[in-house]
Amino acid sequence: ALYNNTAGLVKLEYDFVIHLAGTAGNVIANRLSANHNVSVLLVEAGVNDTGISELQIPLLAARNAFFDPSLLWNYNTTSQTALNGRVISYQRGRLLGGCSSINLMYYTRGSRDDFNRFANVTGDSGWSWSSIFPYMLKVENFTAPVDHHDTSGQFDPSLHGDRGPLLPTLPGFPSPLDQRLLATTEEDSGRFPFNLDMNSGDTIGIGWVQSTSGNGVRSSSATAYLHPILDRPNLDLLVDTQATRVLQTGSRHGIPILRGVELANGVSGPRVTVHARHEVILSAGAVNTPQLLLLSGIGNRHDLAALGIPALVHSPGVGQNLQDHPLLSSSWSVNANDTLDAGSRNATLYGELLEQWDTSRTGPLVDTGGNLIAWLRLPSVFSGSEDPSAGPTSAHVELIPSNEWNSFSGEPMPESGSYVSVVTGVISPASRGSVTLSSANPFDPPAIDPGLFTNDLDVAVMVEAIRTSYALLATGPWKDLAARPYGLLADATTDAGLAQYVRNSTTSFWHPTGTAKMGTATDDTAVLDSKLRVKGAEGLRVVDASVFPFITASHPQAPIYAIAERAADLILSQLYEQVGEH
Ligand SMILES: Cc1cc2nc3c(=O)[nH]c(=O)nc-3n(C[C@H](O)[C@H](O)[C@H](O)COP(=O)(O)OP(=O)(O)OC[C@H]3O[C@@H](n4cnc5c(N)ncnc54)[C@H](O)[C@@H]3O)c2cc1C
Repeated sequence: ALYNNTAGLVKLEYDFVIHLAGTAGNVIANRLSANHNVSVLLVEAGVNDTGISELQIPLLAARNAFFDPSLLWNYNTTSQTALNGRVISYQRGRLLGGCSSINLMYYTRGSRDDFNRFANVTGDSGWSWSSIFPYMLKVENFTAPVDHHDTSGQFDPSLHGDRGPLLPTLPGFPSPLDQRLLATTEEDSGRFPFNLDMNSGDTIGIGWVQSTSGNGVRSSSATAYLHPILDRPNLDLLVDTQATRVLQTGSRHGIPILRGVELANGVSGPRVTVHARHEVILSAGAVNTPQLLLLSGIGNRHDLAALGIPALVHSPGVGQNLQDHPLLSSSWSVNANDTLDAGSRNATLYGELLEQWDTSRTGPLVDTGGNLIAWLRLPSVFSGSEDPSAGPTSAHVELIPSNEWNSFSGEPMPESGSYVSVVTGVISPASRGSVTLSSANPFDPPAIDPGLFTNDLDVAVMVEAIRTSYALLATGPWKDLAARPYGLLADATTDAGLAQYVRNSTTSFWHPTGTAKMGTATDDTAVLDSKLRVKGAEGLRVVDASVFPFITASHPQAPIYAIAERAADLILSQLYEQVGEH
């Protein structure tokens, strides 16, 4: 049943209480409630995502990621010293599906080395690439692109699932940049090799983008995992309701049992407590999960004491180890008349594209922008320093070329001209940040410090990524465009100038991870054990982007889906063990 107020809840005890209904939470809710003997309550602070058409149109999402504050947490960072003191927007989805309902839909699993490093640092081979791969298949029903073009040579079908809920696909509308990028892989295969499938475990090279936009429409964890099962009688969903704390419900051998959750509809609304007979599963994402843990008294006891929060579990790693990918979009003015800029400036043309999407789910709006992308290693940057990447199958940088002017740092769109842009991302960052409480009030935003560029190595990598973009645009297949740097990039003509440009214009890729990391029993900085249970407590597990010990060299949603699928198996096998014992 669906409720939008705690007052509507008929019962206050379930087998599992999952907060919250974001990317990972919906996977867990789906897999647990598939057993009709298991009752599940799913709680979400935000609204129902159904009927919001702007969210469903892939290219529109890419352009208007922040179009509606009522669907977002509207967070900002603390002042970022290494970004010359700038405060940057740090958006998170506040609706069913969480960030998977507002993200840009790139679907990249990360590398073999990323997951093997997970296995190494947790001592749990269940996180290795070969162990997690079956879960990657379980997530997917790989879908033909909407234009039904011949996809041979664009991906490796043997690496993809065909029975899962999520609908990844290949680009469904050609871009003039496609042939240029493919020709570059032939002309300079040493620097820009072709990669048939960047989701094979070896990410390096230029290859076709896979995105969660099957049939021309966003496929999110809400559309794929939640809406199809909302009629299950053993699943209740409570929207518009914020979890404010996890509560202690008992103790065993001095270890707190945490099977209560306090909920509220608004700051002054009454607090209602729900109980889980087996477990509470926290899936609030890498910003809100550490906030909730800290509000519940799980964190560094000294910091908690300063805010008057009694410590239940001393866990100094909560909120630490925040890792994110810095993102920068640079544009070049080009001699071309087939870029998307004309469509963006011309309301009539844009209206026609919308109508095409509306009637047939075809046309340029079915893709997220950038049909082929590059994942590259830049080993020269690390001579003499430790390489932060997981290994040779993990990239240092990502390049997303797109056929239009593009900015994520608030620059206004130029009134005329045609442009090509390249988004560059530092994909194996060395910098670390944190999420801490700004107050003990659950309705106050946490203090988010992603620490972007606090390690100078990341600046050097971003500068090298821009040089690589220049090099790409200078290869033979791009020569006729005569690309000229535009805007602030044009003024950055020296090494120092490029470093300043990078610090002045970089923002976040919206990929926070690692703030409640899993690890070994002896690692005091690990908040969770390798089965994702909160160390030092009973009855509480975390399943979302916070659990990553290291950020993957990828966009994070695909790894999160796979991690959540494995977590569901871990939860169920523990449940069956317990039930068997009784
Ligand atoms: C603009 C943007 C673009 C992105 N683009 C991509 C991309 O192209 N590809 C990619 O792979 N990744 C992308 N990402 C990142 C990716 O979407 C996220 O990393 C991922 O979805 C996070 O999943 P999660 O389960 O950890 O958290 P979320 O999906 O954020 O889920 C957390 C849920 O918990 C809810 N919640 C939080 N606190 C509370 C509370 N106290 N009470 C009740 N509910 C609460 C939230 O409202 C949310 O629904 C993007 C993210 C953003 C914001």
